[in-house]
Amino acid sequence: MSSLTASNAWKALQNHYQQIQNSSMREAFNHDTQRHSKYAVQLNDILFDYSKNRINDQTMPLLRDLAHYAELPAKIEAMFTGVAINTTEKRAVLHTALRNRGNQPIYVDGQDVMPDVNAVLEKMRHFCHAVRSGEWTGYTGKKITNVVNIGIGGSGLGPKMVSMTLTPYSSDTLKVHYVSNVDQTNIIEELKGLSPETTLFIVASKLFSTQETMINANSARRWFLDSAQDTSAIAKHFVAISTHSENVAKFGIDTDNMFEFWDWVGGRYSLWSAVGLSIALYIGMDNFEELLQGAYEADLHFRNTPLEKNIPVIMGLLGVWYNNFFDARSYVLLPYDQSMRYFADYFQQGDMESNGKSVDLNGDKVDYSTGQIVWGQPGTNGQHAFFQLMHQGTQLVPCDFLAAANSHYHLPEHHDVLISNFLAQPEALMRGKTVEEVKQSLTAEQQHDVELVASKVFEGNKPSNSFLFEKMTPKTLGTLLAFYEHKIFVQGVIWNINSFDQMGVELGKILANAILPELKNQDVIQSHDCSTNALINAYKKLRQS
Ligand SMILES: O=P(O)(O)OC[C@H]1O[C@H](O)[C@H](O)[C@@H](O)[C@@H]1O
Repeated sequence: MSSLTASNAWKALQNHYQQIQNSSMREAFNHDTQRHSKYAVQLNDILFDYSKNRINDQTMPLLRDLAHYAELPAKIEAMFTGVAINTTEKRAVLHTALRNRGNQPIYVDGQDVMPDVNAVLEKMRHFCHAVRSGEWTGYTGKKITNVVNIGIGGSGLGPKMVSMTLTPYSSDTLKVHYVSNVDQTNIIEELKGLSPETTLFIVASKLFSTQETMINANSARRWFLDSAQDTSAIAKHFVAISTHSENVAKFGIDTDNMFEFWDWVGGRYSLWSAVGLSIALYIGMDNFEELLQGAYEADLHFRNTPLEKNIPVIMGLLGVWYNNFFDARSYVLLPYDQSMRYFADYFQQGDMESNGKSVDLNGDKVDYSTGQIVWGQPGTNGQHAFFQLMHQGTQLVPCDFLAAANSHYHLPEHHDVLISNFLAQPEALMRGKTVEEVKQSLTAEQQHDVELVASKVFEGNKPSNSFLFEKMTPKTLGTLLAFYEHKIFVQGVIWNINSFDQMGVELGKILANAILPELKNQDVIQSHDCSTNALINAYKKLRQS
């Protein structure tokens, strides 16, 4: 038994779970009209309401005991101060330094990282100004009109999600495109209609060796040179974002056109670094810095607020509560905002790559469940797709609802309807609908149809958090993203795992590299298990060239 599950704090939560597992949130709300104010926290314009959770007055203190058992406050401090908490890779974890708008020194190996952080921000500012103003031109003297970010995982998902969310802040004359998949469909479709004369490629890769990114970057270069016919023109159309200048030079991008970041920035936490260049080009550097400011304010909140009012801590502890005591295996992110359509995709990497681990910091196999499965899509679309399971299925799926009180656009009717749904769904999930309530809405004959009545009952008691904010601004987005990042960290600390490596992505890559040469010839392959052999041989038969 691990020391976590043997701890008094864990056992106290198990006992508490036994006591309250069947208690009803609907009744709790009926008895306590102060429940919302008891379980809500506000930061700036963001209201976080966690009152629709399966908790009572004892739950959060018991969860906080667990946080103290795991030494959460000290671990938060260790992260912010540059301790090498990525223990397998022996690295600091300092995405917070990238948005340290207070500019206090932060030391890694005795050296303050802030001058380098600020220098790259300055370089980004100059570059964005040059490109957006038209000062920076393509090889035929034309202004850049399209930016194509080539990068995968942390070097693609974050910039894409943020850019799409903040489209209302974008320039009318500069479009951004994202290419990540090695499936050629991605790059071919994104390049359709673009002109090499006015297209700028950003090749973003922490190590600049990721297979998908390098293949896409090579195809982009060929597409460009087919028109430009002159390798000296590459300098005006290709920039690199990386920690690895040697690999950038090897690829053929002038390191003057390289924006640097550092190994203490995890890929999935890198949108705040130069990896955010496509965002800054799209929405302007001032708005990019507003995004950083929002995250900085969340960082200050996370670092300095007592656990009981600390939004990411509460989010993380509730996640542990459902994952480890209610056996909830997933949670769903439901932004009622079409612009946030990649939010769940982004945190799939953020959460599942961080906390999908089964050994603890001592190298021992854990005897409790860790990373949760994250999924979701914007409301109201999800309501007409998967909400059925959330309301009446057998799985408990905790939900996060997010919405802005104001849209950037002004069509009549839409926004109140959107928000009425954002408000109604958590209410329905919490309240449910009893047999008596069902019968009231049926005819006398229908009331005797046992199956019909049963099918219309909603058990309710389904937990959710709600975030309501004034408007989706760069700053608000920055704050929300940092909340979720820190939530992931909190859970990793409780589970005693390293949230900052990702060894699990390696094996498949190695095996793919072994298979690739086997696809290059006509030989019948027999070197794998019979299933893999058969699939390889079937592919070789089916492919047309
Ligand atoms: O930025 P890169 O070095 O190209 O890495 C891109 C991505 O690939 C890896 O396989 C990791 O799973 C991700 O964490 C990373 O974000």
